[in-house]
Amino acid sequence: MMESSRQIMAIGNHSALRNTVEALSRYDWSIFHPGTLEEARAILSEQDYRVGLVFLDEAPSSIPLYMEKMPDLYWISIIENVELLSDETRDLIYRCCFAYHSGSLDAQYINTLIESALSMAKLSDLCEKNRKRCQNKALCMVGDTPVMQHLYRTIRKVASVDAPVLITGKSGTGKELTARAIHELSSRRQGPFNAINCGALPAGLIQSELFGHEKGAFTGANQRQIGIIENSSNGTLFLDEIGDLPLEMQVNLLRFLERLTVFRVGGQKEIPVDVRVLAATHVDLEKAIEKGEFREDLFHRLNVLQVRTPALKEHPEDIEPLANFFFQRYSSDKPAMLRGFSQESLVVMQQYHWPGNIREMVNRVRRSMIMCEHRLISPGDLGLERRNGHSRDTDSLQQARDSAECEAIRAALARNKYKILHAARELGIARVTLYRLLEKHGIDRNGVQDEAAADFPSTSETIQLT
Ligand SMILES: Nc1ncnc2c1ncn2[C@@H]1O[C@H](COP(=O)(O)OP(=O)(O)OP(=O)(O)O)[C@@H](O)[C@H]1O
Repeated sequence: MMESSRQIMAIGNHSALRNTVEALSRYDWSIFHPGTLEEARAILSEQDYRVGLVFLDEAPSSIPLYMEKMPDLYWISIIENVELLSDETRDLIYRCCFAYHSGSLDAQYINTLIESALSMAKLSDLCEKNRKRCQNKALCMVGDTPVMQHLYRTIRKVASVDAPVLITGKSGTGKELTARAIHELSSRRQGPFNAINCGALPAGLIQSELFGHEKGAFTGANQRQIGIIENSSNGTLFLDEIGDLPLEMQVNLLRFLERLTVFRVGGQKEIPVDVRVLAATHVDLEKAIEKGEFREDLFHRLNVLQVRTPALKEHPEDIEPLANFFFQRYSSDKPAMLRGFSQESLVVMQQYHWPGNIREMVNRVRRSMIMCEHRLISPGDLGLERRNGHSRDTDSLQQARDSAECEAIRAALARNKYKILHAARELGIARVTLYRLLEKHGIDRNGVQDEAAADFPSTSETIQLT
Protein backbone atom coordinates (compact mmCIF):
# COMPACT_ATOMS: atom_id res chain seq x y z
CA MET A 1 0.00 0.00 0.00
CA MET A 2 1.20 3.49 -0.83
CA GLU A 3 2.23 5.87 1.99
CA SER A 4 -0.19 8.81 2.10
CA SER A 5 2.77 11.20 1.83
CA ARG A 6 3.70 9.82 -1.61
CA GLN A 7 0.84 11.80 -3.06
CA ILE A 8 1.49 14.72 -5.36
CA MET A 9 -0.81 17.52 -6.39
CA ALA A 10 -0.37 18.56 -10.04
CA ILE A 11 -1.67 21.94 -11.13
CA GLY A 12 -2.08 23.15 -14.72
CA ASN A 13 -3.41 21.79 -17.96
CA HIS A 14 -0.49 22.17 -20.30
CA SER A 15 0.53 19.15 -22.32
CA ALA A 16 4.05 19.38 -20.84
CA LEU A 17 2.57 18.76 -17.39
CA ARG A 18 0.49 15.85 -18.65
CA ASN A 19 3.63 14.37 -20.25
CA THR A 20 5.54 14.81 -17.01
CA VAL A 21 2.78 13.14 -15.03
CA GLU A 22 2.79 10.25 -17.46
CA ALA A 23 6.58 9.94 -17.36
CA LEU A 24 6.47 9.85 -13.55
CA SER A 25 4.12 6.87 -13.63
CA ARG A 26 7.11 4.51 -13.48
CA TYR A 27 7.93 5.95 -10.06
CA ASP A 28 5.87 5.20 -7.04
CA TRP A 29 3.74 8.39 -6.88
CA SER A 30 0.04 8.93 -6.73
CA ILE A 31 -0.69 12.11 -8.66
CA PHE A 32 -3.90 14.05 -8.18
CA HIS A 33 -4.88 16.61 -10.78
CA PRO A 34 -7.63 18.93 -9.40
CA GLY A 35 -9.69 21.07 -11.76
CA THR A 36 -10.19 24.06 -9.46
CA LEU A 37 -8.57 25.76 -6.49
CA GLU A 38 -11.55 24.83 -4.31
CA GLU A 39 -11.19 21.17 -5.27
CA ALA A 40 -7.46 21.32 -4.48
CA ARG A 41 -8.03 22.90 -1.10
CA ALA A 42 -10.85 20.51 -0.19
CA ILE A 43 -8.65 17.51 -0.86
CA LEU A 44 -5.74 19.12 1.02
CA SER A 45 -7.87 19.50 4.13
CA GLU A 46 -8.56 15.77 4.09
CA GLN A 47 -5.40 14.21 2.74
CA ASP A 48 -1.72 14.47 3.37
CA TYR A 49 -0.22 16.15 0.29
CA ARG A 50 3.16 17.81 0.81
CA VAL A 51 4.48 18.22 -2.75
CA GLY A 52 2.90 20.15 -5.61
CA LEU A 53 3.90 19.99 -9.25
CA VAL A 54 3.00 22.96 -11.37
CA PHE A 55 3.49 23.89 -14.98
CA LEU A 56 4.14 27.60 -15.36
CA ASP A 57 3.32 28.64 -18.90
CA GLU A 58 2.20 32.16 -19.61
CA ALA A 59 1.55 32.39 -15.86
CA PRO A 60 -2.23 32.17 -15.87
CA SER A 61 -3.32 34.25 -12.94
CA SER A 62 -4.87 31.35 -11.03
CA ILE A 63 -1.57 29.44 -10.68
CA PRO A 64 0.19 31.90 -8.36
CA LEU A 65 -3.00 31.87 -6.34
CA TYR A 66 -2.80 28.09 -5.93
CA MET A 67 0.78 28.35 -4.79
CA GLU A 68 0.24 31.21 -2.39
CA LYS A 69 -2.94 29.78 -0.92
CA MET A 70 -1.24 26.47 -0.24
CA PRO A 71 2.06 27.50 1.36
CA ASP A 72 2.42 24.17 3.15
CA LEU A 73 3.04 22.41 -0.15
CA TYR A 74 6.58 22.19 -1.44
CA TRP A 75 6.11 23.36 -5.02
CA ILE A 76 8.21 22.21 -7.95
CA SER A 77 7.59 24.11 -11.14
CA ILE A 78 8.11 22.81 -14.63
CA ILE A 79 8.80 25.62 -17.00
CA GLU A 80 9.85 26.39 -20.55
CA ASN A 81 13.26 28.10 -20.77
CA VAL A 82 11.70 31.11 -22.39
CA GLU A 83 9.40 31.70 -19.44
CA LEU A 84 12.42 32.29 -17.24
CA LEU A 85 12.88 35.57 -19.06
CA SER A 86 9.79 36.95 -17.38
CA ASP A 87 10.44 38.92 -14.18
CA GLU A 88 7.04 37.95 -12.87
CA THR A 89 7.60 34.23 -13.34
CA ARG A 90 11.10 34.33 -11.85
CA ASP A 91 9.73 36.20 -8.86
CA LEU A 92 6.94 33.66 -8.43
CA ILE A 93 9.39 30.76 -8.51
CA TYR A 94 11.70 32.52 -6.08
CA ARG A 95 8.89 33.27 -3.62
CA CYS A 96 6.90 30.08 -3.74
CA CYS A 97 8.86 27.16 -5.13
CA PHE A 98 11.12 24.59 -3.57
CA ALA A 99 12.74 23.93 -6.98
CA TYR A 100 12.11 24.26 -10.70
CA HIS A 101 13.01 22.37 -13.85
CA SER A 102 13.30 23.95 -17.27
CA GLY A 103 14.18 22.46 -20.62
CA SER A 104 13.40 19.05 -21.98
CA LEU A 105 11.49 16.50 -19.96
CA ASP A 106 13.76 14.59 -17.57
CA ALA A 107 11.58 12.32 -15.44
CA GLN A 108 14.50 10.97 -13.43
CA TYR A 109 15.62 14.46 -12.43
CA ILE A 110 12.06 15.56 -11.59
CA ASN A 111 11.64 12.40 -9.54
CA THR A 112 14.78 13.35 -7.55
CA LEU A 113 13.41 16.85 -6.99
CA ILE A 114 10.16 15.40 -5.69
CA GLU A 115 12.04 13.04 -3.36
CA SER A 116 14.07 15.90 -1.89
CA ALA A 117 11.00 18.14 -1.52
CA LEU A 118 9.37 15.31 0.36
CA SER A 119 12.42 14.91 2.63
CA MET A 120 12.31 18.63 3.42
CA ALA A 121 8.60 18.40 4.18
CA LYS A 122 9.22 15.47 6.53
CA LEU A 123 12.03 17.37 8.25
CA SER A 124 9.81 20.38 8.73
CA ASP A 125 7.03 18.16 10.16
CA LEU A 126 9.52 16.66 12.60
CA CYS A 127 10.67 20.10 13.76
CA GLU A 128 7.07 21.17 14.19
CA LYS A 129 6.30 18.04 16.20
CA ASN A 130 9.33 18.64 18.35
CA ARG A 131 8.30 22.25 18.91
CA LYS A 132 4.84 21.15 20.04
CA ARG A 133 6.33 18.52 22.33
CA CYS A 134 8.60 21.15 23.80
CA GLN A 135 5.68 23.50 24.35
CA ASN A 136 3.81 20.79 26.18
CA LYS A 137 6.71 19.89 28.36
CA ALA A 138 6.86 21.57 31.73
CA LEU A 139 10.43 22.58 31.08
CA CYS A 140 9.81 24.44 27.88
CA MET A 141 13.33 25.73 27.54
CA VAL A 142 15.74 25.41 24.68
CA GLY A 143 19.44 24.89 25.24
CA ASP A 144 21.53 21.83 25.72
CA THR A 145 24.84 23.30 26.85
CA PRO A 146 26.35 22.45 30.26
CA VAL A 147 25.19 25.78 31.78
CA MET A 148 21.61 25.09 30.68
CA GLN A 149 21.82 21.48 31.88
CA HIS A 150 22.93 22.84 35.25
CA LEU A 151 19.94 25.21 35.24
CA TYR A 152 17.52 22.34 34.49
CA ARG A 153 18.98 20.24 37.31
CA THR A 154 18.63 23.16 39.74
CA ILE A 155 15.04 23.80 38.62
CA ARG A 156 14.14 20.15 39.22
CA LYS A 157 15.74 20.19 42.67
CA VAL A 158 14.04 23.38 43.87
CA ALA A 159 10.71 22.28 42.36
CA SER A 160 10.63 19.25 44.61
CA VAL A 161 10.48 21.35 47.81
CA ASP A 162 8.15 24.13 48.88
CA ALA A 163 10.55 26.86 50.06
CA PRO A 164 10.85 30.36 48.53
CA VAL A 165 13.27 30.70 45.62
CA LEU A 166 15.20 33.75 44.51
CA ILE A 167 15.84 33.71 40.77
CA THR A 168 18.69 35.96 39.72
CA GLY A 169 19.97 36.75 36.26
CA LYS A 170 20.23 39.53 33.74
CA SER A 171 17.13 40.77 31.97
CA GLY A 172 15.70 38.51 29.33
CA THR A 173 17.61 35.42 30.47
CA GLY A 174 14.46 33.44 31.24
CA LYS A 175 13.73 34.18 34.91
CA GLU A 176 9.97 34.13 34.44
CA LEU A 177 10.20 31.02 32.29
CA THR A 178 12.26 29.42 35.05
CA ALA A 179 9.64 30.37 37.64
CA ARG A 180 6.92 28.80 35.47
CA ALA A 181 8.98 25.65 35.07
CA ILE A 182 9.47 25.40 38.85
CA HIS A 183 5.72 25.74 39.32
CA GLU A 184 4.91 23.18 36.61
CA LEU A 185 7.29 20.64 38.10
CA SER A 186 6.11 21.22 41.66
CA SER A 187 3.27 19.62 43.57
CA ARG A 188 1.38 22.92 43.12
CA ARG A 189 1.10 22.51 39.35
CA GLN A 190 -2.70 22.09 39.56
CA GLY A 191 -2.96 25.46 41.31
CA PRO A 192 -2.59 28.92 39.76
CA PHE A 193 0.68 30.52 38.70
CA ASN A 194 0.46 34.29 39.08
CA ALA A 195 3.18 36.74 38.14
CA ILE A 196 3.40 40.36 39.16
CA ASN A 197 6.03 42.93 38.29
CA CYS A 198 6.82 44.83 41.48
CA GLY A 199 8.54 47.61 39.53
CA ALA A 200 5.56 48.27 37.29
CA LEU A 201 2.94 48.76 40.00
CA PRO A 202 1.94 52.36 40.70
CA ALA A 203 2.96 53.17 44.31
CA GLY A 204 -0.60 53.88 45.44
CA LEU A 205 -1.87 50.54 44.20
CA ILE A 206 0.76 48.06 45.37
CA GLN A 207 -0.73 47.28 48.75
CA SER A 208 -4.16 46.67 47.31
CA GLU A 209 -2.84 44.68 44.31
CA LEU A 210 -0.88 42.36 46.56
CA PHE A 211 -3.19 42.05 49.55
CA GLY A 212 -6.59 43.09 48.20
CA HIS A 213 -8.99 45.51 49.82
CA GLU A 214 -12.40 45.61 51.46
CA LYS A 215 -15.27 47.66 50.11
CA GLY A 216 -14.95 51.27 51.28
CA ALA A 217 -11.31 50.87 52.35
CA PHE A 218 -10.44 54.03 50.40
CA THR A 219 -12.06 56.42 47.96
CA GLY A 220 -12.92 54.45 44.85
CA ALA A 221 -12.94 51.06 46.60
CA ASN A 222 -16.52 50.38 45.55
CA GLN A 223 -16.28 46.69 46.07
CA ARG A 224 -14.11 44.09 47.73
CA GLN A 225 -11.06 43.06 45.71
CA ILE A 226 -9.04 39.92 46.32
CA GLY A 227 -5.31 40.56 46.06
CA ILE A 228 -2.89 38.53 43.95
CA ILE A 229 -1.47 36.75 47.01
CA GLU A 230 -4.89 35.37 47.97
CA ASN A 231 -5.62 34.66 44.32
CA SER A 232 -2.55 32.45 44.18
CA SER A 233 -3.90 30.16 46.88
CA ASN A 234 -2.63 26.58 46.49
CA GLY A 235 -0.39 27.76 43.72
CA THR A 236 2.68 29.89 43.11
CA LEU A 237 3.19 33.64 43.22
CA PHE A 238 6.05 35.01 41.14
CA LEU A 239 7.26 38.43 42.26
CA ASP A 240 9.29 39.81 39.37
CA GLU A 241 11.75 42.68 39.93
CA ILE A 242 11.46 42.28 43.70
CA GLY A 243 14.29 44.81 44.10
CA ASP A 244 11.86 47.52 42.95
CA LEU A 245 9.37 46.88 45.76
CA PRO A 246 9.14 50.02 47.92
CA LEU A 247 10.59 49.64 51.42
CA GLU A 248 7.26 50.02 53.21
CA MET A 249 5.81 47.23 51.11
CA GLN A 250 8.81 45.03 51.86
CA VAL A 251 7.75 45.02 55.53
CA ASN A 252 4.27 43.81 54.61
CA LEU A 253 5.63 41.14 52.31
CA LEU A 254 7.98 39.94 55.02
CA ARG A 255 5.11 39.70 57.47
CA PHE A 256 3.16 37.66 54.94
CA LEU A 257 6.10 35.30 54.35
CA GLU A 258 6.56 34.76 58.07
CA ARG A 259 2.92 34.22 58.97
CA LEU A 260 1.47 33.08 55.63
CA THR A 261 -1.58 35.23 56.29
CA VAL A 262 -2.83 38.45 54.72
CA PHE A 263 -4.90 41.41 55.85
CA ARG A 264 -6.87 43.02 53.04
CA VAL A 265 -6.58 46.82 53.05
CA GLY A 266 -9.32 48.06 55.34
CA GLY A 267 -9.93 44.53 56.62
CA GLN A 268 -9.71 43.27 60.18
CA LYS A 269 -9.54 39.56 59.48
CA GLU A 270 -6.23 37.73 59.18
CA ILE A 271 -6.68 35.35 56.22
CA PRO A 272 -4.43 32.29 55.92
CA VAL A 273 -3.09 31.69 52.41
CA ASP A 274 -1.15 28.70 51.17
CA VAL A 275 1.15 30.14 48.52
CA ARG A 276 4.68 29.43 47.40
CA VAL A 277 6.63 32.58 46.61
CA LEU A 278 9.25 32.78 43.89
CA ALA A 279 10.98 36.12 43.42
CA ALA A 280 13.28 37.40 40.71
CA THR A 281 15.67 40.25 40.37
CA HIS A 282 18.19 41.49 37.84
CA VAL A 283 19.81 43.81 40.38
CA ASP A 284 22.30 42.83 43.05
CA LEU A 285 20.14 42.72 46.18
CA GLU A 286 23.16 42.56 48.47
CA LYS A 287 24.31 45.91 47.10
CA ALA A 288 20.75 47.23 47.47
CA ILE A 289 20.88 46.14 51.15
CA GLU A 290 24.15 48.04 51.62
CA LYS A 291 22.52 51.12 50.14
CA GLY A 292 19.54 50.73 52.46
CA GLU A 293 17.20 50.08 49.54
CA PHE A 294 16.32 46.49 50.37
CA ARG A 295 15.58 44.86 53.70
CA GLU A 296 18.12 42.27 54.74
CA ASP A 297 15.55 40.19 56.64
CA LEU A 298 13.35 39.98 53.54
CA PHE A 299 16.36 39.05 51.43
CA HIS A 300 17.13 36.08 53.71
CA ARG A 301 13.47 35.03 53.69
CA LEU A 302 13.38 34.98 49.90
CA ASN A 303 16.85 33.67 49.34
CA VAL A 304 16.29 30.24 50.88
CA LEU A 305 17.03 28.65 47.51
CA GLN A 306 18.69 30.40 44.64
CA VAL A 307 18.58 29.80 40.89
CA ARG A 308 20.68 31.80 38.46
CA THR A 309 19.72 32.10 34.81
CA PRO A 310 22.82 32.49 32.61
CA ALA A 311 23.34 35.38 30.19
CA LEU A 312 23.10 34.27 26.57
CA LYS A 313 26.77 35.04 25.96
CA GLU A 314 27.62 32.38 28.56
CA HIS A 315 26.12 29.70 26.29
CA PRO A 316 26.69 30.84 22.69
CA GLU A 317 26.33 27.26 21.39
CA ASP A 318 22.61 27.57 22.15
CA ILE A 319 22.20 30.62 19.92
CA GLU A 320 21.45 28.65 16.76
CA PRO A 321 18.97 26.20 18.34
CA LEU A 322 17.26 29.11 20.08
CA ALA A 323 17.01 31.10 16.85
CA ASN A 324 15.55 28.07 15.04
CA PHE A 325 13.14 27.50 17.90
CA PHE A 326 11.82 31.06 17.69
CA PHE A 327 11.68 30.79 13.90
CA GLN A 328 9.40 27.78 14.29
CA ARG A 329 7.43 29.42 17.08
CA TYR A 330 6.46 32.37 14.91
CA SER A 331 6.30 30.54 11.60
CA SER A 332 2.58 31.01 11.26
CA ASP A 333 3.21 34.74 10.67
CA LYS A 334 6.01 34.27 8.17
CA PRO A 335 5.81 34.79 4.41
CA ALA A 336 5.46 31.47 2.55
CA MET A 337 8.84 31.77 0.85
CA LEU A 338 10.85 32.25 4.07
CA ARG A 339 12.92 29.16 4.85
CA GLY A 340 15.27 30.12 7.69
CA PHE A 341 18.52 31.92 8.47
CA SER A 342 21.39 32.53 6.10
CA GLN A 343 24.75 31.08 7.16
CA GLU A 344 26.07 34.61 7.53
CA SER A 345 23.31 35.61 9.93
CA LEU A 346 24.00 32.53 12.07
CA VAL A 347 27.65 33.60 12.27
CA VAL A 348 26.73 37.21 13.08
CA MET A 349 24.33 36.05 15.78
CA GLN A 350 27.15 33.98 17.30
CA GLN A 351 29.40 37.04 17.41
CA TYR A 352 26.87 39.49 18.75
CA HIS A 353 26.96 40.19 22.49
CA TRP A 354 23.17 40.04 23.13
CA PRO A 355 22.81 42.67 25.87
CA GLY A 356 19.06 41.97 26.06
CA ASN A 357 19.70 38.20 26.11
CA ILE A 358 17.05 35.73 24.92
CA ARG A 359 14.24 38.30 24.96
CA GLU A 360 16.27 40.42 22.54
CA MET A 361 16.68 37.37 20.32
CA VAL A 362 12.93 36.69 20.38
CA ASN A 363 12.30 40.26 19.25
CA ARG A 364 14.98 40.30 16.57
CA VAL A 365 13.98 36.95 15.08
CA ARG A 366 10.30 37.82 15.10
CA ARG A 367 10.87 41.20 13.49
CA SER A 368 13.22 39.76 10.87
CA MET A 369 10.61 37.14 9.93
CA ILE A 370 8.12 39.89 9.18
CA MET A 371 10.56 42.22 7.43
CA CYS A 372 12.56 39.70 5.40
CA GLU A 373 11.86 39.80 1.66
CA HIS A 374 14.00 36.83 0.70
CA ARG A 375 14.09 33.13 1.36
CA LEU A 376 16.75 33.43 4.05
CA ILE A 377 17.06 35.94 6.88
CA SER A 378 20.16 38.12 6.54
CA PRO A 379 22.12 39.96 9.27
CA GLY A 380 20.48 43.18 8.03
CA ASP A 381 17.01 41.72 8.60
CA LEU A 382 18.06 40.97 12.17
CA GLY A 383 19.32 44.55 12.59
CA LEU A 384 22.79 43.18 13.32
CA GLU A 385 24.66 44.15 10.19
CA ARG A 386 26.18 47.44 11.22
CA ARG A 387 26.73 46.56 14.84
CA ASN A 388 29.40 44.11 13.87
CA GLY A 389 31.08 46.31 11.30
CA HIS A 390 34.47 47.83 11.92
CA SER A 391 33.80 51.25 10.51
CA ARG A 392 34.55 53.07 13.72
CA ASP A 393 38.13 52.02 14.32
CA THR A 394 39.03 55.50 15.51
CA ASP A 395 36.45 55.39 18.30
CA SER A 396 37.11 53.89 21.67
CA LEU A 397 35.07 50.76 22.32
CA GLN A 398 32.84 52.68 24.70
CA GLN A 399 32.22 55.43 22.14
CA ALA A 400 31.40 52.85 19.52
CA ARG A 401 28.98 51.12 21.89
CA ASP A 402 27.32 54.38 22.87
CA SER A 403 26.91 55.52 19.35
CA ALA A 404 25.52 52.13 18.22
CA GLU A 405 23.12 52.21 21.17
CA CYS A 406 21.98 55.75 20.34
CA GLU A 407 21.55 54.87 16.67
CA ALA A 408 19.55 51.73 17.49
CA ILE A 409 17.24 53.70 19.80
CA ARG A 410 16.62 56.46 17.24
CA ALA A 411 15.91 53.90 14.53
CA ALA A 412 13.57 51.87 16.76
CA LEU A 413 11.66 55.02 17.75
CA ALA A 414 11.30 56.05 14.12
CA ARG A 415 10.19 52.57 13.05
CA ASN A 416 7.63 52.48 15.83
CA LYS A 417 6.22 55.96 15.15
CA TYR A 418 7.73 57.21 18.40
CA LYS A 419 5.56 54.89 20.50
CA ILE A 420 7.71 54.26 23.52
CA LEU A 421 6.35 50.86 24.52
CA HIS A 422 6.58 49.47 21.00
CA ALA A 423 10.12 50.78 20.59
CA ALA A 424 11.13 49.38 23.98
CA ARG A 425 9.70 45.96 23.05
CA GLU A 426 11.57 45.94 19.77
CA LEU A 427 14.80 46.85 21.52
CA GLY A 428 14.20 44.18 24.14
CA ILE A 429 14.29 46.61 27.05
CA ALA A 430 11.81 47.97 29.59
CA ARG A 431 10.00 51.24 29.01
CA VAL A 432 11.72 52.77 32.04
CA THR A 433 15.10 51.69 30.70
CA LEU A 434 14.31 53.31 27.38
CA TYR A 435 13.45 56.55 29.14
CA ARG A 436 16.76 56.37 30.98
CA LEU A 437 18.61 55.83 27.71
CA LEU A 438 16.78 58.74 26.03
CA GLU A 439 18.10 60.92 28.78
CA LYS A 440 21.59 59.43 28.57
CA HIS A 441 21.85 60.12 24.84
CA GLY A 442 20.07 63.47 24.98
CA ILE A 443 17.35 62.22 22.64
CA ASP A 444 14.44 64.65 22.61
CA ARG A 445 11.42 63.23 24.42
CA ASN A 446 9.06 65.64 22.69
CA GLY A 447 6.93 63.74 20.25
CA VAL A 448 7.45 60.42 22.04
CA GLN A 449 4.12 58.79 22.77
CA ASP A 450 3.75 56.81 25.95
CA GLU A 451 0.90 54.47 25.13
CA ALA A 452 1.27 52.69 28.49
CA ALA A 453 1.34 55.70 30.76
CA ALA A 454 -2.23 55.09 31.87
CA ASP A 455 -1.81 51.46 32.79
CA PHE A 456 1.27 49.52 33.70
CA PRO A 457 3.19 47.03 31.59
CA SER A 458 2.70 43.32 31.96
CA THR A 459 5.47 41.20 33.38
CA SER A 460 6.51 40.13 29.93
CA GLU A 461 7.58 43.68 29.19
CA THR A 462 10.09 43.92 31.96
CA ILE A 463 13.46 43.96 30.40
CA GLN A 464 16.52 45.94 31.47
CA LEU A 465 19.48 46.40 29.17
CA THR A 466 22.04 45.99 31.89
N1 LIG B 1 15.84 28.77 27.43
C1 LIG B 1 14.83 29.35 26.76
N2 LIG B 1 14.23 28.66 25.77
C2 LIG B 1 13.24 29.23 25.05
N3 LIG B 1 12.77 30.47 25.27
C3 LIG B 1 13.33 31.19 26.26
C4 LIG B 1 14.38 30.67 27.06
N4 LIG B 1 14.72 31.60 27.97
C5 LIG B 1 13.94 32.66 27.74
N5 LIG B 1 13.10 32.41 26.73
C6 LIG B 1 12.12 33.35 26.16
O1 LIG B 1 12.74 34.64 26.23
C7 LIG B 1 11.80 35.63 26.61
C8 LIG B 1 12.26 36.31 27.90
O2 LIG B 1 12.19 35.34 28.97
P1 LIG B 1 11.71 35.77 30.45
O3 LIG B 1 10.57 36.73 30.40
O4 LIG B 1 11.49 34.52 31.21
O5 LIG B 1 13.02 36.52 30.92
P2 LIG B 1 13.26 37.34 32.26
O6 LIG B 1 14.64 37.06 32.70
O7 LIG B 1 12.14 37.10 33.23
O8 LIG B 1 13.16 38.83 31.72
P3 LIG B 1 13.01 40.17 32.60
O9 LIG B 1 14.23 40.31 33.43
O10 LIG B 1 12.90 41.21 31.56
O11 LIG B 1 11.74 40.03 33.41
C9 LIG B 1 10.46 34.93 26.73
O12 LIG B 1 9.79 35.02 25.50
C10 LIG B 1 10.86 33.48 26.99
O13 LIG B 1 9.85 32.59 26.56
